[in-house]
Amino acid sequence: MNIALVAHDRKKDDLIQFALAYKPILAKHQLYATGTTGSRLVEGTGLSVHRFQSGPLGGDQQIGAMIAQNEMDMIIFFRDPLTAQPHEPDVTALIRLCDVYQIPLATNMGTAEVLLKGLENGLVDWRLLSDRRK
Ligand SMILES: O=C(CO)COP(=O)(O)O
Repeated sequence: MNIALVAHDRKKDDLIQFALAYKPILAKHQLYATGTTGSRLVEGTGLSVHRFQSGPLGGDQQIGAMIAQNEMDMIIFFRDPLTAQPHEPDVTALIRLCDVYQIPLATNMGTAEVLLKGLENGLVDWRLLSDRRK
């Protein structure tokens, strides 16, 4: 599965802790991230992560493009609900595309745990059906 991991600045430490805790599951999948999140993940967990542009420079949109091409299977996006983001429209667009294409999306750690446990138990295998993926 292709999984995107994204965190706003004040949530990045949480995402690193989360990724360390779930490293055995995450390591079995292809991981993608926005730029700064990706750098932090690589140095903090040792996971292999494909890095896009930083979020404010278009990284959220690059992940959205993968969703639109049916190439992204899950998004874990630790948003900061208490800080205004200069690229809020991009964040909204990414979340919107998850809803357009029925892509599992977690915007906080509680939901992210449920998603990864579900992933491990085959609950996201429908994504691998041939008409769902290129
Ligand atoms: O802003 C972000 C998502 O909207 C995250 O971008 P960075 O990972 O580059 O900090």
